[in-house]
Amino acid sequence: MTSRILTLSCPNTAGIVAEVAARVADNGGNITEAAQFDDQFSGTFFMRLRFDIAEEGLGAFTTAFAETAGRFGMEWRLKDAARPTRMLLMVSKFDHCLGDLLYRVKLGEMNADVVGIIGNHPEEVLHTSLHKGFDYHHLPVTKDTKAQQEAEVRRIVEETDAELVVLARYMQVLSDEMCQFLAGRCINIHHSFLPGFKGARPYDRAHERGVKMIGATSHYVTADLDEGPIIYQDVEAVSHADTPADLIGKGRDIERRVLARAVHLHLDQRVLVNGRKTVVFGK
Ligand SMILES: Nc1nc2c(c(=O)[nH]1)N[C@@H](CN(C=O)c1ccc(C(=O)N[C@@H](CCC(=O)O)C(=O)O)cc1)CN2
Repeated sequence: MTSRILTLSCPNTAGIVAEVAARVADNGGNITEAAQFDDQFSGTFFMRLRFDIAEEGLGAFTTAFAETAGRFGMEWRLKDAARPTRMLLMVSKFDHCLGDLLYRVKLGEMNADVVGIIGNHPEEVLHTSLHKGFDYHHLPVTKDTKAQQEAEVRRIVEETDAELVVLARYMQVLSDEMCQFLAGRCINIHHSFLPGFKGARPYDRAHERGVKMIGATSHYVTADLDEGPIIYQDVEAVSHADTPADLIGKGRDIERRVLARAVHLHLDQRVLVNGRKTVVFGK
């Protein structure tokens, strides 16, 4: 037996769930988890299905399902639940999120293989040693060298066949072309509770504003800075006595857990993009 995760979206209409379930049952499959959402505003239907099926039934299922998908105008994806996703990590100077993700991968918490790490600073700036053993690509960048640097990033993504790129506090704005190339497979951690405090230095501005809660936001990266579809957010209470340094310290914990949760949801095929938003079939 093998376990597969099917995700799909299509214009909403009657009978979708019944047809999808029938294709699984027709080919000896057993549904182990199912969730769906009908977006009344966009008229789009979203579904995530996990099912077990015999290897020998998979081909017939895929052929039959392709016909069903065509009739409903579906966008769909079928992923082997056991196959690790090829993940490339990017970092600048602050490595708390990088270290946290690498630790979770080493613990087997993340169904991912790290195929490389790209940093725009030398690896010596990193505090963690968890990156040892992985290919670290030091790709410095300035406003004048961004095109060449991004061409190198793209080469590494293609050479490593990376399926997911994680900006683990990578503090450079990606070009429109790079965002297009990585559309739907690049996740960022922003160190504020978006849409508040977009851009750089959010903690200083939060301190200046006197907020009582700070947060972090993980989202898919788009050309519009900090505007990508949000995957996961979290917050924590702060006080008048917290200095900007205190906020940065408390923020590190929130950033770590928010990025890890967002990456975990993506790796488990639980996040579907719905225009400028997401549908998250959480567990
Ligand atoms: N196209 C996008 N690129 C990136 C995004 C994004 O949403 N879309 N998120 C950022 C991360 N980030 C906030 O979360 C962020 C990073 C960097 C900057 C910024 O202004 N950087 C300056 C350079 C700063 C430096 O050299 O230290 C710049 O690039 O000119 C703002 C927000 C990752 N990329």
